[in-house]
Amino acid sequence: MAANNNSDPILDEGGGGGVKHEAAGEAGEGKGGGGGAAATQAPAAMLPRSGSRPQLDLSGAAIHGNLEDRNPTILLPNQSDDISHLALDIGGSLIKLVYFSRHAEHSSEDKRKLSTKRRLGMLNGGRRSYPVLGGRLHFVKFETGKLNECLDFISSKQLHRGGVDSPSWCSGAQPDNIVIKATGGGAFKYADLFKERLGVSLEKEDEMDCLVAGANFLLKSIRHEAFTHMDGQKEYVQIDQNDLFPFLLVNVGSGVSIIKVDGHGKFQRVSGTNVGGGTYWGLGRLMTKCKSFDELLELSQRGDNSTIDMLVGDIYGGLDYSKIGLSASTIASSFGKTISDDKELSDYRPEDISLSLLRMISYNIGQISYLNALRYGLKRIFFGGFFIRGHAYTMDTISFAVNFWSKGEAKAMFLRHEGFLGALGAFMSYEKHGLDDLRIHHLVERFPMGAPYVGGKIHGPPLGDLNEKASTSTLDHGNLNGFISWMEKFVQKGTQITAPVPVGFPVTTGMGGFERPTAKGDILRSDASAALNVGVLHLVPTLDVFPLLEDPKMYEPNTIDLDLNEYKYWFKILSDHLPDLVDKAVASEGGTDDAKRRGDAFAHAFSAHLARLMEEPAAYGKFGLANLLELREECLREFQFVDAYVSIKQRENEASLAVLPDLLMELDSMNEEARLLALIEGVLAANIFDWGSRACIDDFDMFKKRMLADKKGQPYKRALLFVDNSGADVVLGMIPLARELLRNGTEVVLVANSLPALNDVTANELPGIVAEAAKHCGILRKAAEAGGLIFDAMAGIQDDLKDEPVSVPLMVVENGCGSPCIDFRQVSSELAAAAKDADLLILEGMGRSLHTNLNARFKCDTLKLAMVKNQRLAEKLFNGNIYDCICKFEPVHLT
Ligand SMILES: Nc1ncnc2c1ncn2[C@@H]1O[C@H](COP(=O)(O)OP(=O)(O)OP(=O)(O)O)[C@@H](O)[C@H]1O
Ligand SMILES: CC(C)(CO)[C@@H](O)C(=O)NCCC(=O)O
Ligand SMILES: [Mn+2]
Repeated sequence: MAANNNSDPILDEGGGGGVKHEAAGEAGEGKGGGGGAAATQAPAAMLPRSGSRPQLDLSGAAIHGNLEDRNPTILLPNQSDDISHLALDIGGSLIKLVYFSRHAEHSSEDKRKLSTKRRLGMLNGGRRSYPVLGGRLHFVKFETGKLNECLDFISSKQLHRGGVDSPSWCSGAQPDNIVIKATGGGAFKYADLFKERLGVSLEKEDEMDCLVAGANFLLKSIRHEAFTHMDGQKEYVQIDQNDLFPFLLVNVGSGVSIIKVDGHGKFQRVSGTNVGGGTYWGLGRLMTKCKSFDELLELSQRGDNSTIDMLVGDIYGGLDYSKIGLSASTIASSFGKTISDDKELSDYRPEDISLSLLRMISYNIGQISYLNALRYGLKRIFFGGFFIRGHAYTMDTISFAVNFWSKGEAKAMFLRHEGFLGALGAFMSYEKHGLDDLRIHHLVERFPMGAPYVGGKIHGPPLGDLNEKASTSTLDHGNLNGFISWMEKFVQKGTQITAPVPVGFPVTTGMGGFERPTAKGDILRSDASAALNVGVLHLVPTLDVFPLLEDPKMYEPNTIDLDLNEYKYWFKILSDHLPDLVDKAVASEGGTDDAKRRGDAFAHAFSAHLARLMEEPAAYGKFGLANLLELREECLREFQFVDAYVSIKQRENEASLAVLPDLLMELDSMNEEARLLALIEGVLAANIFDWGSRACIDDFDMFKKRMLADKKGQPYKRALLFVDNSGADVVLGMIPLARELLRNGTEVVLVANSLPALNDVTANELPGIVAEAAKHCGILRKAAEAGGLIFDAMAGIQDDLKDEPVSVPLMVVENGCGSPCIDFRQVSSELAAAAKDADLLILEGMGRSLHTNLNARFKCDTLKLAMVKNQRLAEKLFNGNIYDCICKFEPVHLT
């Protein structure tokens, strides 16, 4: 097939049609007929990641009316209406707000879905109930001193009434009856003000209860929440749920609370200290005239504390006091030097003052924490509270203190959602939504640029939440103006975000000594970009762990760890490809001015993400290539690009469908063995043996043996085929392979993306393509009818055949992803249900079988098919070459 310049260089599979299928390319130039259904299919509606579908309480759900109706009503008797959407932690310094947003209904349960679900036993008997509502959790903070900004924010988004987009069930609530959970001292102090300004009552939750509940939730449910920070190195720690308790929780807010946690709801506040974040910020402000906390922190990065602190060396004439283990550079007395001089405050550099203060307080907190850990024999200390502020030097200092005093016995750990423990805990105290029931696989964290930034500053009126707008499929012009002005702001912010940021790697000088941080720049990451550390948590109760994973605990989707070199490589590829992607995206939306502006904003946003990750690869938790590629897709969606490849996909489908009949005829003229080889080669989109390219993994013979054994009466019962690209890939590769399996009596489930990603075919598009293909093939037609994929064609079929499938079914299910890769820890419940009876998996394409899952092991026979379209990967994984192929068959029972 002619090389396809529309394909993506990252997972470039668009170019492959296979030598055998060369005609596809030619057909594409001229004919293009016959692809009707697929070609005219409307672009998939903005179908948010499966999880973003309306997340309702489905317990007791029942179809009301005729199942075969176009959109039968589904009754949800247990859907509760009084879902609260907001919880607050009003502290001495900052107000933390956690709020929940739901989505309007986008995807109706169409016939295909209903019939698939029925077939998979998901409607009758297999009924699932999701105690948790799906949606998104957002994290925002404000300065307590600017409470009005917080009230304005809540009011502008109508968060106290369930959000601006809330359906009628919410707006009907009488303001007088609205109750919001709140914790922290401000829940008491400002209760009247909330009543006055918003008409809501604050329901007070105990602060310590909330801190503990929040910490436990994060440690249980967020994959990369906790990390250590030593000598400038951040390392995520995977906490074993069975080995979490007891631990010490140290919340460094204005003041410091120290809590021994023994279990869920089991804890004791064992100590505290009044020397905390408020002390640093308060004293610092008085002494340096700084206008903001960040400014003060920034100053410290350029400070030299030896001008202020009295060091051991100052006392011992430059010598170490080695007998008791103190080096000359150890601080003997914080601020001790300022006593002997007759200097004024103004004679000291604000930078030095800030650093001395920061070290004094961080060491002190580290030391008191260690002493409490020692007192109760605890090995792990988690530090939270906004004093930490993700600041490398602060964390290093605390870690150093804990390590130093405990002689390496105890470990300081930090939490990504450091400041939101209390607010999260308050949110969880709402009884109805049962956040407790969420499992790690129900949560997907996203890092949208449009997330309300974490920070006290609101510039101008609060920005509408882009994410919520992005989920409306049609552009509403009322929203558009707001959207564009938001983008203008973004472009400005984006520039700040990409500005150089210091990475202060402190150098230790032996015992207890810390040299001053070697700041490489002088700007602390702005609050807006720091927001990128904490994404928006998507609650997706419909996600499941793929039941056929051999060992979900040990499963790691990414094949290669992204070290800094890998990052550099991928960043270059992604950046180089960006202009082309933007062109496609803009074209996909008609090339309008609006689309161009959004295209620019997308490019800016994605570049900012890349820059951020380049500078701190661990910024978003442990990030693999799969995450990086998904981030790009999410970023496109955030800027309302529903499907950048839509027309390219349609063109390629048409062209491929036009040559399908010839291909099927040719295949049918072959004997079984030859046909199987041709089919696999077709999928691999290259002739493994004639093309000069090797098969670096070639288990074809083993697969053939198993497949031909089918004839002896042991066909696979159900095969799940994970499809990849539109066009030749699916039409001339996977569909013919599916047909062969169907012919052997194997049920086939085509598993496709829930949301568009590159030129991947989606579960929405696939039935149209299959219907079109079925026009030329009886096997496909009968199977598609049996699988409920074709309805119209049924008209011509005799009534008595209607309920009695003459073929095993061909079905389509969505995988729950909107990425070129797949993480089997989080798939759609539909796919999980389909997997129950499957005994063969076929993973196709680089994204799903190479970049991810190459080493994944499953409980049933698995065939992984991919052509390696990346020289570097080929070398790294197989010592091979670009265009090598893998045909990796992993039977569960080796014969
Ligand atoms: N933008 C900011 N403005 C003010 N303080 C900040 C900011 N960012 C970080 N801080 C630090 O975080 C501290 C507040 O942390 P946090 O929000 O966890 O505590 P709090 O809940 O306000 O206080 P407490 O729990 O003692 O009532 C401040 O004292 C300051 O040291
Ligand atoms: C008073 C609280 C609990 C308010 O969050 C906090 O600021 C704190 O723990 N302060 C330290 C008080 C003490 O010395 O124990
Ligand atoms: Mn607090």
